[in-house]
Amino acid sequence: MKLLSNFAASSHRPADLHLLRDADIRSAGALLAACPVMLAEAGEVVSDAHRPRLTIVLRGALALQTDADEPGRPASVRTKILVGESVGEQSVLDDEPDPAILTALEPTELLLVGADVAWRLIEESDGVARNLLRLLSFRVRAANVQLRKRQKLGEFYRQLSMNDGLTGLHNRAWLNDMLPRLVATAAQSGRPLSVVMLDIDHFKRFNDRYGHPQGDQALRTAAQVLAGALRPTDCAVRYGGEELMVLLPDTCGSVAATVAQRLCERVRQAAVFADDTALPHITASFGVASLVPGQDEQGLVATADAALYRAKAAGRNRVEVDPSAVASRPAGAAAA
Ligand SMILES: Nc1nc2c(ncn2[C@@H]2O[C@H](COP(=O)(O)OP(=O)(O)OP(=O)(O)O)[C@@H](O)[C@H]2O)c(=O)[nH]1
Repeated sequence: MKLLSNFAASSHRPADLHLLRDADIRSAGALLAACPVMLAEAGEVVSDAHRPRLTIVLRGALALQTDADEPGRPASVRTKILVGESVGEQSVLDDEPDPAILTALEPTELLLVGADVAWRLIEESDGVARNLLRLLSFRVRAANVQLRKRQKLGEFYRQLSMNDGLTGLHNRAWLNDMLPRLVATAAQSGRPLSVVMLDIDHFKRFNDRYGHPQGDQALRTAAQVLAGALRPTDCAVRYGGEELMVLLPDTCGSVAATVAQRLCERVRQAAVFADDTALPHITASFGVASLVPGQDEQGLVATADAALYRAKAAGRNRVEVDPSAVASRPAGAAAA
């Protein structure tokens, strides 16, 4: 930056500065008289990373980049500090250098006000103190709005990352997070927990015969059957590929087996449409397991998977129930 003059010798007037609006211009102007007026070239970084100070734009414009901005965001789309506006108030108030990066967007004249002069302005002028409070309150509000937007966006992306794009069911990442918690809750409370694994039968053949997009549609249909047939507390998950899973908290094995039978029936009856053309019905094989004492989530899933494998081996389009599920009974029911 190049020194042009001090404020008193420049052509700029104290009344042009937003910070001095409705303040006692004469005494404030006198305090600013010796402050330097600098010229920054377009693209020049003008922030001072070592000392707190106020930077006031007298001509031109600055781009402000805070540590909350995404790195690499072009200067042209950052917050602009325009003629009469100031930046660095907070750094003066908390006596910390401003981490924000200020870049001149064009040849820009700046008034630099050191922290000592800025404090004298605040102490000697109610108007300056009031303007400063208004400005900070506005910035806090703007920062809160920004924060809320980011929280919403974060929640949106979190949801997105937990759902399968094809079927809309929960995905494996969600399962990896949720299942250990369900297992821990069931183990602690002594309440039952059952899972049903299902796999579409001869799905490779279906894909080969009718095409992959039609296969996708068959998968969506199976997912819709699950989503439409469960209680709000049950959850359907796309476990991977053409394998789906249903989590049934608070559900004993015999009830889970009934649910699986119902789902098997509904998948068999569901009409698969692709581009308004009816495709052949699909079937699926089901494996049911219930949590047994001392078992972890991997053990539970492996047991359901083994039952599913047996359903495939026994001819598909059927439900196999693991003995753990047969033994599992509603909470509170007496053991035989
Ligand atoms: N269209 C479609 N196909 C998928 C998707 N994910 C997995 N598949 C297909 O599912 C098929 C699974 O084939 P296999 O594991 O041999 O099983 P299968 O043909 O269903 O035979 P069984 O399970 O023994 O009845 C493969 O051809 C995969 O490409 C998907 O998202 N969309």
